[in-house]
Amino acid sequence: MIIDRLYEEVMKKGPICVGLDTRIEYISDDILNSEETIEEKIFKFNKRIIDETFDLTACYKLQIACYEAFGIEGLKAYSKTLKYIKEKGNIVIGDIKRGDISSTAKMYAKAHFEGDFEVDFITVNPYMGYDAISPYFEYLEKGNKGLFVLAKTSNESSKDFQELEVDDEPLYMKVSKEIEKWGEKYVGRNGFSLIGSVVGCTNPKEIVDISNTCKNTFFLIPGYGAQGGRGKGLSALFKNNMCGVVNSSRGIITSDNPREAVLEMKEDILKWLR
Ligand SMILES: O=c1ccn([C@@H]2O[C@H](COP(=O)(O)O)[C@@H](O)[C@H]2O)c(=O)[nH]1
Repeated sequence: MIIDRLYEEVMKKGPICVGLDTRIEYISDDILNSEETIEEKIFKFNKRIIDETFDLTACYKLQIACYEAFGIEGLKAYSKTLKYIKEKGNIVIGDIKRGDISSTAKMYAKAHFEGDFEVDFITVNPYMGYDAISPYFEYLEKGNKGLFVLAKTSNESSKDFQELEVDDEPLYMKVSKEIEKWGEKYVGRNGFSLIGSVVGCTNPKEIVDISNTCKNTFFLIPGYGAQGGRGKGLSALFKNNMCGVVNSSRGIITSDNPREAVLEMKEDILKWLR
């Protein structure tokens, strides 16, 4: 199952996900001032980062908004980058955060689990409930696709709704338990399900609470670096099992030396576990 591959990549290389949230202002002058198309410029920027980091990272995550912002050319660069990551043998997450009625969800599933934008995992938003998430499940049956469902996000305002008490527990815990239940059918050989959850690195206490309750859930953990999350906050989570992968986008791709930035991030996370 793809979740086993992801877990095994984490065990082998460390729990690092490089976020390719490419923006025009990050692209160096030598690429930017060339005669090439925007598609080529974005792709070249991404390729440089992938070439420098593919042996150190468990997976890549592409934030689709960064590519949609460039229109058709941006989406071509998105597609080309996905293919290149696959050629290098790495796992890729499409951070698309979709959530809509079932007939539309079926189309989102087709768009991102097949064809030009095919990825290994996508992120989805559970706000519309079970029938907005279940259309993705047919793609999980073969074991080679997975979902990360938003549970407790990294942003400051995540408390506005996600921390509301519902039936004597915070909403994020209720949602996390549902995610665990949805995933029961899809647990792989390492004990983790193809349906994981997104919990921000900026919520170190909450992520431990969720993980203590949801033993089969694997976590996508954004919020490291630019948003203030650090390795120390993850020590309690990772001390028993490497049950997640930590994303940093700006912290790595805006660095003069992305490879060094990945190595520093890995050291900052792993040093608390020794
Ligand atoms: O709770 C969430 C869910 C998703 N994200 C996404 O992760 C990256 C973070 O980028 P940084 O530059 O490392 O801050 C970005 O794509 C977000 O859309 C998140 O930050 N928090």
